[in-house]
Amino acid sequence: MHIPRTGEAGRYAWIGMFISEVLFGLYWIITQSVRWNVVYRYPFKDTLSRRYEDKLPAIDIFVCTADPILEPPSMAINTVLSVMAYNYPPEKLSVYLSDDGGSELTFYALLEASKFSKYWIPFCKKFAVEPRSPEAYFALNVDLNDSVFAQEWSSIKKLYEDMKTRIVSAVEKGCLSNEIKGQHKGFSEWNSKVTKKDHQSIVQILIEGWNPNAVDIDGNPLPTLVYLSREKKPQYAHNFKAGAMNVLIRVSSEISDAPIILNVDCDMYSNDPDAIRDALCFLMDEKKGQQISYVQYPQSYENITKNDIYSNAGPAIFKIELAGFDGYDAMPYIGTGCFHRRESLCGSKYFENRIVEWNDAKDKIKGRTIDEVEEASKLVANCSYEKGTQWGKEMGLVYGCAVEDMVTGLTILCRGWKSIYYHPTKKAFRGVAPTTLDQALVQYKRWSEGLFQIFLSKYCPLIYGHGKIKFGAQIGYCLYLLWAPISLPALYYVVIPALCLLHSVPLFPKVFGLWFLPFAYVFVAKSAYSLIEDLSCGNTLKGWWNFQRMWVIRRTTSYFFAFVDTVIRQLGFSETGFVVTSKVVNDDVLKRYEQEIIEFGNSSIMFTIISTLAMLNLFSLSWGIKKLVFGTTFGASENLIPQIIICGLIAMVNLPVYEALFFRRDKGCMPSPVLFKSIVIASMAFLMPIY
Ligand SMILES: O=c1ccn([C@@H]2O[C@H](COP(=O)(O)OP(=O)(O)O[C@H]3O[C@H](CO)[C@@H](O)[C@H](O)[C@H]3O)[C@@H](O)[C@H]2O)c(=O)[nH]1
Ligand SMILES: [Mn+2]
Repeated sequence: MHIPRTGEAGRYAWIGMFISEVLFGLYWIITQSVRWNVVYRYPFKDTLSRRYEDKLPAIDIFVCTADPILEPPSMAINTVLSVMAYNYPPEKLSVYLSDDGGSELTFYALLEASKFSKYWIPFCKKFAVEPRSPEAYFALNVDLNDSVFAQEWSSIKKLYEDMKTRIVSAVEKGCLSNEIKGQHKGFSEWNSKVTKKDHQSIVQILIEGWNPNAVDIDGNPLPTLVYLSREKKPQYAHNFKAGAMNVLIRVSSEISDAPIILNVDCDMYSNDPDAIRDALCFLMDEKKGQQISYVQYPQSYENITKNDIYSNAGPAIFKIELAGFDGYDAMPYIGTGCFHRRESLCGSKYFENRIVEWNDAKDKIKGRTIDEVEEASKLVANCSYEKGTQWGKEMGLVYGCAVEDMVTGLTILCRGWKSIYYHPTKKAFRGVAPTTLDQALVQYKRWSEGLFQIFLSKYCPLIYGHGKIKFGAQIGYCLYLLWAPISLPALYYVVIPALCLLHSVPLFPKVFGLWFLPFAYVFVAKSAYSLIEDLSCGNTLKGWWNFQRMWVIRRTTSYFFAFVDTVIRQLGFSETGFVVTSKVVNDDVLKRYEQEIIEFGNSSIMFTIISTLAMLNLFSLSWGIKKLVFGTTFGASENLIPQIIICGLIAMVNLPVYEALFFRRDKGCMPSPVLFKSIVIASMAFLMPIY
């Protein structure tokens, strides 16, 4: 009713606001779908042991790593050691480390870990040590009153620290001494021609769990341990993590071929030694287990600060939204901490009255020498193996998308399987969250880009999932798949009200009028709801406030760039990439992270956008207040008040940005070129005409 007529200032700005409001409204409906039927589960491990202790299935555990610099081998082996030490019959466990970095340093670290595991596993089991990542465990304060324990503790700690020193110094040097290379035949694979992007398949079985001689210091069997680096050739696309996982599936089927697969990222150590048993409670349930394809645990991070400055933890996502997917039997696969049924991961459809066989791991190995097994494994790890097969399409993880996990989970569900989300109070896995703003934004860009790509592809849940998964789940998926496009109304809301304020063009009804009520109601109710939800999920008030900031920043940078890049890719101009998130930081940066000071520090274009938007809103706010205070008649500027409030809120949320621009002098502050650019661009707003 109030849209300015043709020719009047602000007509198009007003129409744009209206469209943004409608889009936000529709998106809000989507957010409700995953709050409709939230489900929490509770397994009974004792029943599992009572019924199945001697029939427990074999488990293959896949750990992925991609780069010895961004993902230090010392971290990867901590994950490996933690999963080797599960409270589970070791002869039924096989651990595979996939190294997409093709690095002898990683191989060396794993070799060291294989030796250390002979001490570590018995120590963990004897004293029920937790967590079972040595690094995490030795960082704890433990009670050393018991002298037997204290003695073992300090000798193991020394073993661990010596090993770590050897690995870290090898990585620092970047190469290995001849003495080290003499320790294992496997090193001969790394000749001068091997590079990260071009090398043959490397498969080395470091512990043959089926060999009676493979025992720990107490004489108990050890889990099988395999190093794998699939073949890389420049002319073959390697499909990032999805490619690595598919090779892992095939190689493991040559060796242990366990019916259940656990997949973790190299930074996600196991924090609960009973997690396998919990997951099996769901998969082996007599009534409902048959149809369950995978059991997904939440992602938790160990390096989250109190108020979670970059909002990495996402308490509402993990506590509520994903549990809402479980309510539709359609929990997405989120890449790590997930127990899969090999059968469903490999592409088979669910049908009723299937006969589930938990085949025995050792059958496969019988009668073959270790060399034969390694050679057979190398063949299935070659680039050319997948040519003309269904791998990456109907079989294994789906290719061509940076969020291979989401799209793969969806295809599994659409083949008739169900999935489970299990969110225990004791965290089952703990990983590393990005510690700089740049890293955090790059990660969200990869995610939102991949997710939007799914929406535009043939896998769009609204079409592909039709009749195969529940309607609520179809809608629920869109909550994430539409991250990228929802950036547009958000960007609009951050820019246009400020611009119009500068030019005294009102966009909202008068504050004291009736029409203002719905706006005020939505704003207050929405904020209060999200605050209460966040607090009830364990976030702090400041953590929620930080989330509001990240909400604005993500949408105006990561999601927006993801949107632009996806459109460009759809037009065929570029290809999917996967930027690995760094898991290392220098001490200076780490210190600021721990003090919850936002890390800028470089001149990335994302930072220019963040600062420009912050400046623009600051300009508009000051101008608006001036007009309100010194304006001739109060009535004329009264209808600008809502815009002043919006600019005020955006400015408040951006306080740390102003601080980084004007006051900070540390290395993480906003570089002066960014300050300069943002002031210039924001000033141009004064000159922009409003239509
Ligand atoms: O070419 C590659 C690239 C990555 N990875 C591995 O993939 C994992 C995830 O990579 P990371 O850089 O840590 O990305 P995140 O954003 O932290 O990962 C989340 O998002 C990804 C999808 O974007 C999922 O695959 C992950 O499981 C999920 O934890 C790591 O173990 C990497 O080693 C590979 O094995 N090969
Ligand atoms: Mn990660």
